[in-house]
Amino acid sequence: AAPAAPTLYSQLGGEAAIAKVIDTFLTVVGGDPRIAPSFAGANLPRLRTLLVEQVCEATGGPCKYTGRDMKSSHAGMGITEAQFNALAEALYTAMDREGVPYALQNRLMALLAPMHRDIVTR
Ligand code: HEM
Repeated sequence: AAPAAPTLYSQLGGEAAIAKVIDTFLTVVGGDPRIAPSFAGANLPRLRTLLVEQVCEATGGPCKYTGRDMKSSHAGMGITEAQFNALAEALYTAMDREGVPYALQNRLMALLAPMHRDIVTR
């Protein structure tokens, strides 16, 4: 049999590398006036943990996401298309800063983009 294809998780460099991307992402979000205000009341340490779990699991890593589903956790926030796009841009910026190759950036984004339908509510 052909050897198993490497997971996106392992190509990204595993959990430590993903955690660095998430830390940088949260820094970029905090500096972006289009989206920073939305996170003013957020529990950032908890959010960090959940984002690392979510990306780790979605990319085929050994983690289990323990947070709420995307629909209930973003309900009532009135998130716009523009805010969603700003957040995606922040993730690209963070991945650039952490040296993630562009092809891998797009593969991760392709996994997260479908969550759009549960997150954008206006
Ligand atoms: C693909 C896009 C997104 C992903 C993958 C994502 C992921 C997550 C995750 C995993 C959580 C934690 C769920 C939980 O509390 O159990 C969360 C919470 C949250 N998200 Fe998102 N999110 C996205 C887009 C956005 C956007 C566009 C905004 C606003 C501009 C936003 C604002 C928030 C806020 C404020 C929380 C709650 C934090 C707290 O209450 O502590 N998210 N998100």
